[in-house]
Amino acid sequence: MDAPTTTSADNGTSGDDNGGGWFTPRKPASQGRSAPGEGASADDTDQERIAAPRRSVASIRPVGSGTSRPAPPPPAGDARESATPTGETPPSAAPVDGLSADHAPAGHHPGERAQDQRSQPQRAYEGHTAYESSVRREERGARENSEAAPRRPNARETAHPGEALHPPAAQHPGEGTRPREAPRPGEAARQRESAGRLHLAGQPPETVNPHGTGAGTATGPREAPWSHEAPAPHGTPADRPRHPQPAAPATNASPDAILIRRTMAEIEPVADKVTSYFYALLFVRHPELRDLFPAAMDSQRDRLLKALLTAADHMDNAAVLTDYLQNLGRGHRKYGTQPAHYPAVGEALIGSLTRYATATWDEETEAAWVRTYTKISQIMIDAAAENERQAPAWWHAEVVSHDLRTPDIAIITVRPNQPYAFLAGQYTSLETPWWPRIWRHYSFAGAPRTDGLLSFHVKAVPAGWVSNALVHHARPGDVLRLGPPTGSMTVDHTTDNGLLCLGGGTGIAPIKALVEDVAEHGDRRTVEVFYGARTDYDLYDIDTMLRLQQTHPWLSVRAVVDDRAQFPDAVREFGPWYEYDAYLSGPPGMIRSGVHALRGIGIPFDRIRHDSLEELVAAGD
Ligand SMILES: NC(=O)C1=CN([C@@H]2O[C@H](COP(=O)(O)OP(=O)(O)OC[C@H]3O[C@@H](n4cnc5c(N)ncnc54)[C@H](O)[C@@H]3O)[C@@H](O)[C@H]2O)C=CC1
Repeated sequence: MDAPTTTSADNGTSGDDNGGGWFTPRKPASQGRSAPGEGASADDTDQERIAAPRRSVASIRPVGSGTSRPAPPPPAGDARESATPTGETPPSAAPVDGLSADHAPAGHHPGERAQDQRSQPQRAYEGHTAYESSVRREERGARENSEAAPRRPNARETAHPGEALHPPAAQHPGEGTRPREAPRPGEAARQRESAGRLHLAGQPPETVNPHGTGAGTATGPREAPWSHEAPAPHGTPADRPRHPQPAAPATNASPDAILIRRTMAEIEPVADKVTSYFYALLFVRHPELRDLFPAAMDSQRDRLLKALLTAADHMDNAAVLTDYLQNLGRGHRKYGTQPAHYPAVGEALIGSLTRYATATWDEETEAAWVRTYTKISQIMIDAAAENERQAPAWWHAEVVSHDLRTPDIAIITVRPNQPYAFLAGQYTSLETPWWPRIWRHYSFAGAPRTDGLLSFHVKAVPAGWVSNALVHHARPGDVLRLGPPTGSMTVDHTTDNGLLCLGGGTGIAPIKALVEDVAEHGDRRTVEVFYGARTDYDLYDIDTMLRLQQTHPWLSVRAVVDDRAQFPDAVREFGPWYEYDAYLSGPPGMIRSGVHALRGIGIPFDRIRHDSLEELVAAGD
């Protein structure tokens, strides 16, 4: 099996400009072959277009999956989650304008039933705006994270490699006088141990000022983050907009692209209604498809439509788009998506656009959307069919260890039931037995191992269905499902540039994987890791990182304790970084300010890598 990190540009199956008829993609490359247990050979007759999926995702319940234990209660709390590689969006109500169809099937599992019950009263589909653009959601998440951050006085003021860095100056009023909270159980000892090790490095103290100007290191002009670079849905390292920029039409845009962007501009203010109407249409017309989605829809309800709109918006950027859609097509295999489902989705898409883009909708526009959707679906279908020959749609993975590092962070190690190939720095999606069809992204917290085990760092976030189940409910012996690996934040082994790595919070997981990857390649490249956390307590994996530092002379680890969300600025005090490739992993706000900081010290776009929201969408979640 190949890890789907790189994909050929266009496999020649993107469809022609006339489309293949009304959302009728050409037959998949694998037609005539059947996936194990599926017998799925799509023939796009009308009947088959609306045929129920032959394999229900929900029906896959491995023995010993943990479902025998009571499901964890639905997570309570606010909606403080971010749309990030591991971010979870809390399920909530689903509004629909003029339609009242929810075809949520009866739960197959205790957790699912609980979920249904919870969402039942909300199905009036009224007065709720579920759709938020990724930008808005991200900003909200960052803001709320920042507001909710516990404030504790910093413990140290100096920094060594391997030593926690603290912003020395300009504390918030009253901050320095606030008493430190009592350590949580077991933390005091761990903290003492960590602190002791932190001083072992024995380097002369360096004062780090994350708010400083980075004197001596800043070379390039400071640019506004997310400036006018062409958006890239997937695969390119970048300081790029977090959301497609439909408002910036290229002068050489194709006629279809112009029409599509016009529609996009019109529906943007009513995006929530479009989304609701889209799913209502889909489930009213094709109730059999309801089974492919989570019982509580809002956790994922806008993702499919958003992915389609993202793709449509980038139709003129063939290479990037193809990569994005191929990933999306592969990622959808785990949902049980079949070629025959695509026409139904296309019809719902056009139906909702027709209803809400009334000012710009005409025959010509509709034809442009039909052509575009036909291309989109063909690429996804072909990629899924190709992938079917190489890899399962999902893997079962048994939890073999569950290490609760803090009250809300666990390191979970699983054993997949089949070989699972991936690259260090990639991520996957996980589904727990308690919340069927709700998938969340987690990065692999290590390079591939000879024993095939995979580890993940999971932080239980408020209202996080999957993360709370994994941290507070999962036990050894439970069986999860894994989607395919994805993501392009991998080490470029064609260069011997140093690696500058910023890992914030549980974002340290893929950074650790990158370090192990360099170690295994024996490259002896310089690797400089900045490990950011809001408090000392949150440096839950500092011991591991320091052990790696002791083992590898080319590795330097610095902990940066900063509760004011200015962690990336710490790198300005070091360097120079001209000869480094940069890797960023952590909360979206950190990525954004990290890219800004790195651009400010002269690292070009093409040497800055991080997972992006678009990649997440591309992964099919
Ligand atoms: N578990 C995993 O495998 C992975 C997790 N992630 C993401 O990493 C994040 C980890 O969350 P937490 O551990 O709660 O991190 P956190 O919110 O505690 O922040 C970690 C560090 O980032 C800094 N930071 C936070 N927001 C910032 C901003 N707007 N600007 C500058 N610096 C900022 C903080 O000061 C802190 O130093 C989540 O968003 C998760 O989705 C990313 C990749 C992999």
